[in-house]
Amino acid sequence: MSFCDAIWEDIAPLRRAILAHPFLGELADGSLPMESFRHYIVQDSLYLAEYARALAIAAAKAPDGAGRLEFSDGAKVAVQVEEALHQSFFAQFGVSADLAHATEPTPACLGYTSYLSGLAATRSYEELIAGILPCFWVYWEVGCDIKPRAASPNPYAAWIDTYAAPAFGEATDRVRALVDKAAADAGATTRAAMDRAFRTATRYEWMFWDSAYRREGWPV
Ligand SMILES: Cc1ncc(CO)c(N)n1
Repeated sequence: MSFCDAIWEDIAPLRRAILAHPFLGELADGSLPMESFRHYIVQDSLYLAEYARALAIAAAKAPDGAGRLEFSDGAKVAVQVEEALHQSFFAQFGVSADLAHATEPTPACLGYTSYLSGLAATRSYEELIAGILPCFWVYWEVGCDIKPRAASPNPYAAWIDTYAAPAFGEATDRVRALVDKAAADAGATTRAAMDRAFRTATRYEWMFWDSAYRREGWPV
């Protein structure tokens, strides 16, 4: 079994918790309150800006051309998606440029992005890309899970289609192959650190949706 297949199996309970989260159930049937989606999408644009930085650092750290190409391309796409969110979803859901600029990251968003920045700053390439992978893989699984049960029409159809798109699945496969290669070349200590980074980032994925569902802000 490949390293990625094994860690994917290990986090099966986390994945089940994600797929069962009411944010995603309501997004699929179209009943998710617009205010919750607005909260999510503004936070996601803040997230993607920071995620792009983590990808760019992964590109800089990559030991081979395949990694440099994949992560620099990923950094570019994350910035493009962030801009597309501004243009399409922000317009559709009535998020003004002023609101987007004035919004601070929530604890869940800042926790996730700071965690990835920390991996990028002080940890190995192997650990960093293991922390980067759930962003791809979890969304691909969510997209594929939701698409067949999504109501039609659905105000969130464009979001669902983005993450159920074959191109997103292909990008996930390529990043997975890079993580498998890094794990195959690494020792047991590094592999254990990769396992932890993958699990931690997946937990933050759950927290990100949960935080939007509860429209969480800072307690003080
Ligand atoms: C929080 C989060 N994780 C993953 C993705 C997928 O790109 C996203 N847009 N946002």
